[in-house]
Amino acid sequence: MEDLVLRHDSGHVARLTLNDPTRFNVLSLEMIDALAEAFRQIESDEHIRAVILSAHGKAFSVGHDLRQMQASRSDEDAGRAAFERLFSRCAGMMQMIPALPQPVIAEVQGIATAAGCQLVAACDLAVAAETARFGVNGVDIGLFCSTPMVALTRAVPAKAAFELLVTGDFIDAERAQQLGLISRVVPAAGLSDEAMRLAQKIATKLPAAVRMGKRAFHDQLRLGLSDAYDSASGTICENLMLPDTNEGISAFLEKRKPAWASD
Ligand SMILES: C/C=C/C(=O)SCCNC(=O)CCNC(=O)[C@H](O)C(C)(C)COP(=O)(O)OP(=O)(O)OC[C@H]1O[C@@H](n2cnc3c(N)ncnc32)[C@H](O)[C@@H]1OP(=O)(O)O
Repeated sequence: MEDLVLRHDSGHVARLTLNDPTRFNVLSLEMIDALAEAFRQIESDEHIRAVILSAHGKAFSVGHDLRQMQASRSDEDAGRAAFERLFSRCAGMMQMIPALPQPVIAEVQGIATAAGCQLVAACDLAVAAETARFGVNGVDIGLFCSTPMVALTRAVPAKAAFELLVTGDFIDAERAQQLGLISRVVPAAGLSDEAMRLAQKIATKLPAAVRMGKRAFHDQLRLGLSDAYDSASGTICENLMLPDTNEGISAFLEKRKPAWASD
């Protein structure tokens, strides 16, 4: 059987690709575990400075595998245990994304719905083809998508999130960008290049500053205003003490390009 998640490194950028195109990249338990394993390997890979999460085929992902879920239901007790395992493993995998030291860019070429949309929302950045579509349409089959809701409400305004959740309507890439679910929209033919350009740009920045910055970004989102400033102040002091940041500031003042010692 082919790997469900492919990894291809290009310089300091790791591209992960969901590779179950004939099943529209369903987030089956196996796909969730394969993604979690890929994230675990990247987490400890000091060489990697940015990650692209892309997908093969027509859909980015159509969410959890309804066939697998339906099969689990057949035994009521075992079914509930299987659902608990699925959602617990999925929540763990989704939370690995903000916890990764490297920024993760979703590259969305087609439909991203339900848990597939959750995956996009959980990424730090997202680039989409003009033809991509986004939705959380579980409600159409009687399933309010409460777990996708968690990432969605952290990515888009509450009323927009609730409308998607409660209507099951799909939105196009332009609307998804207006809402902040994705950060860039490009013609389909240029999608991979655009995601790579963005990843490579991030990879040229001081890696320690990006790692610290990503951690600080997510930490402060969980805090009240005063605690957020305390947390951010701690990070910026730590950042300023880095020798490479000293070099960055000196290089600016001396009108030259910085030469990072850690490069
Ligand atoms: C908390 C819960 C979270 C969740 O993630 S639960 C899962 C929620 N997901 C959904 O409800 C999405 C269901 N799928 C759809 O609504 C539609 O599909 C799409 C709008 C995504 C695409 O529509 P179209 O382009 O017309 O394709 P098509 O003919 O409906 O589907 C193609 C094949 O893909 C299978 N499929 C689609 N989604 C799923 C899924 N989530 N789990 C398992 N199979 C799925 C279909 O059955 C079919 O298969 P075949 O070609 O054999 O007839």
